[in-house]
Amino acid sequence: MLTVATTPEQAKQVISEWKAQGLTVGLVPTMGYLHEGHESLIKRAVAENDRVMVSVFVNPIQFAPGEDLETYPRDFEADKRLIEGAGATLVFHPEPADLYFPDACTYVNVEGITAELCGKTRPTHFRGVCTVVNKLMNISQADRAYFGQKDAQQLAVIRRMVRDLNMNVQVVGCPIVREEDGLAKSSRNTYLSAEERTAALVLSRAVAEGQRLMEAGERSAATVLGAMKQLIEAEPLARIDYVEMVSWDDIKPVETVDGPVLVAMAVYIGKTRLIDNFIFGE
Ligand SMILES: Nc1ncnc2c1ncn2[C@@H]1O[C@H](COP(=O)(O)OP(=O)(O)OP(=O)(O)O)[C@@H](O)[C@H]1O
Ligand SMILES: CC(C)(CO)[C@@H](O)C(=O)[O-]
Ligand code: BAL
Repeated sequence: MLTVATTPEQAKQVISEWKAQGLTVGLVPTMGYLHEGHESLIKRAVAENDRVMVSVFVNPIQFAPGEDLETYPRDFEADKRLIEGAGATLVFHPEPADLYFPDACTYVNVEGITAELCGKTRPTHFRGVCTVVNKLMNISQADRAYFGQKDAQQLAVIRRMVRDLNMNVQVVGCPIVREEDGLAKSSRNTYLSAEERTAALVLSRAVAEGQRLMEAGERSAATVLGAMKQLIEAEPLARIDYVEMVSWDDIKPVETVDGPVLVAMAVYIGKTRLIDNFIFGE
C-alpha cells in the first residue's frame, strides 16, 4: 500500500519506523508527471533497497523567472498509480510552503562543475536542485538515491555535492529510457505539437551520429560537435542552446578526447527546451 506524506514530519515518521527496523531506504526524486524513465529508476531502487520513497515536487527554486514553473505538467493521481505499480511504498508530495521555511536562507551551491552546459543558460538552476535534493536526502535518510543520465550534468553535480559534503548516501546513475523512435522520454515532451514531436527526433539522431563518429575513432571535439550541429541546424523547428563536449568527471570543455567525456545538448523545439546526451569512454 502507498503512503502519501505531504510534510517532512509525516515522511520522517514513516522513515524512522523503517530505520528502527534496520531497513535500507532508496530515494527517487522527481518532479512528477511520471513516465517509463522515472519508472526505471523506481524499479531499480525497489530492487536494491528494502523500502523506497519517491518524491513528487515541482521545485520552484530551480526555475528562473520566465521558465515553465506554472505550466509544468502535473497529474498526481496517475503518478501514484505508477509509483505503487513499480513497488515503492512512500510518496512525498509537499506544497512549496511545506518544504521551505518562509525565512529560509540556506542554499547548497556547487561551484565549477555547474558553470558549463545547462549552468550557462540556467545560472541559478543547480543551486535550487542541490538544495532540494539535500533536503530530500536528509528527510529520507536514504542509503541510495537514484538519478537519470538524461540529466547528466545534474547527476555529476549531485555526485560532487555528496562527495564534497561527506554525505552518507550512494548516488546511483541510471541509463536514459527512450521512446521507440529514439526520443528521450521527458515530461516536457507533452508540450510538443505533432509537428514538433517529429522535429524533436533531431536530438536523438544527433546523439546517434556523435556516437557513430566516436566509435569509428574520431577524437576531435570540433569534428564530432560540428557534425551533430549540422544535423540539428537542418531542422527548421530546432534552435540550439548548446551542443558541447566536456570531461565527464568535472564537466570542463574538451578539445581532444583522452578520457571519459559527456557529449550533451539542449535544443529548443519551438518553445520547448529538450536535452539529450551520451557518455563516451566511461
Ligand atoms: N528518459 C529518462 N530516462 C532515465 N531517467 C530519466 C528520464 N527522464 C527523466 N529521468 C530522471 O528522472 C528524474 C526526475 O526527472 P524529472 O522529473 O525532471 O523528469 P523529466 O522527464 O526529465 O522532466 P523534464 O521534462 O522536466 O526534464 C531525474 O533523475 C531524471 O534524470
Ligand atoms: C532532481 C529533481 C527532482 C530536483 O527537483 C529535478 O531536478 C529532476 O526532476 O531532475
Ligand atoms: N529534470 C530537470 C529538471 C528541470 O528542468 O528543472
